Amino acid sequence: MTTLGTPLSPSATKVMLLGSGELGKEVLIALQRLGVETIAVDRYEHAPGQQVAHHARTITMSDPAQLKALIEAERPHLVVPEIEAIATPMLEELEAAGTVRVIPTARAARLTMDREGIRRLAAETLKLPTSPYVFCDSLQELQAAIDKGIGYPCIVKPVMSSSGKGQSKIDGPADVQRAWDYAMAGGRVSHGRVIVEGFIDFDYEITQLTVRALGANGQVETHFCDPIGHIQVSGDYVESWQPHPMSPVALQRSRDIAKAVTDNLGGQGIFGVELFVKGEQVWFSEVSPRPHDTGMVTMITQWQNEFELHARAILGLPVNTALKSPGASAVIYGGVDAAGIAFDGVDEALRLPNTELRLFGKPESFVKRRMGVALAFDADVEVARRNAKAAAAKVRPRRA
Ligand SMILES: Nc1ncnc2c1ncn2[C@@H]1O[C@H](COP(=O)(O)OP(=O)(O)OP(=O)(O)O)[C@@H](O)[C@H]1O
Ligand SMILES: NCC(=O)N[C@@H]1O[C@H](COP(=O)([O-])[O-])[C@@H](O)[C@H]1O
Ligand SMILES: [Mg+2]
Repeated sequence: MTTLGTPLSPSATKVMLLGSGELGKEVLIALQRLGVETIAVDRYEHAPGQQVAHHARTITMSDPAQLKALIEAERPHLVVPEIEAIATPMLEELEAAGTVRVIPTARAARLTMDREGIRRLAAETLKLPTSPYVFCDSLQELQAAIDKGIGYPCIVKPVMSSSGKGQSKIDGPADVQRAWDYAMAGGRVSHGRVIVEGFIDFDYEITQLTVRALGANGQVETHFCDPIGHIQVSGDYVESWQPHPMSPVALQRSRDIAKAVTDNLGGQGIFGVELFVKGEQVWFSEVSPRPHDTGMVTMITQWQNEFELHARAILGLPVNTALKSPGASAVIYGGVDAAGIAFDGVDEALRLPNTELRLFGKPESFVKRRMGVALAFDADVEVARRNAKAAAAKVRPRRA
């Protein structure tokens, strides 16, 4: 049985988000709607989620001492990682000591914190199909890995990074040094290690949102959302849509892979399983044990969006992953390096049929920082894609 309390009272059910960007902000809103007391943590002040939570805390989440002190001071019932770059071994310690429950589990947070833990689990332990890969600690090792089997083209990524930061494609020997230097500059936490992956020439890629939630009998059940198609530019998502049409075999293989990975990671919550598909072949790429950026489309396509599904699943509540309407999302980048920017054209964007906007409220804009997203629904997913992209293009960020 799940019992929820009253926020800001001794009965409160308290949840702490570690990371409070655009994804955390929506999880916090979903939790608020259930009367949960929320604590939004991030590395900088006025992060999007901090603007909607009961409490805002700013710490270096990769510092184990700061993380421990904060969790012990706040004593949340649940700790919900929202980014990778967290001192996850400390979360494991606190979970083992019974101080806190980590979503989905502290082990899942640690394994997905960098690319090595999750890739070795998927490819070597679970024997799932992935791109060929080698981990390298120097330019020399990178060149040797390419020469000895990975070949060209290939992709280099810092082991700890997300949203494509530090990621680049190598087409031939002339690109190797540049890719190494770019990876060294782009990791989220300074770390001299990269993964080099053979390039998969996929037809399309999807995110298979997978929810582990309690059924009426108290056992964890796995639920799948409709597949989300997306387009990435420089390793960062720019457009997504749902549902993405798939052959029955490719869909079944995708779900089998998603089930295998999420069963192993365990716990309760939503996972974004990233897959590459060519014909009926499916490769596992990576998994977020939390809502996924491409899944922002579910804010317009599902009865319960991915953030509500996460909130419900972690609280032990039932979920419904049904589609409400096909739809699409398109990213709005900052376009300028400036603080406190203004957005022109919001009215023009919202005049396009069946559109909505989310402006995240990030205090500072960078040229390639995601500042908002346009959403559109339509019975025809291609129409929704056109309208979402058109709406995103109408929003013009500028220096205020
Ligand atoms: N081995 C590969 N072959 C072909 N394309 C790839 C490969 N690895 C990555 N990509 C492309 O780059 C994108 C980003 O890669 P990946 O998901 O590993 O990066 P990320 O930084 O973790 O991104 P995010 O945090 O947004 O999920 C993929 O969605 C895919 O489009
Ligand atoms: N692909 C992972 C992802 O999309 N994560 C989302 O981006 C935020 C960081 O944004 P920032 O870099 O602009 O601060 C994170 O807090 C999370 O919401
Ligand atoms: Mg990814």
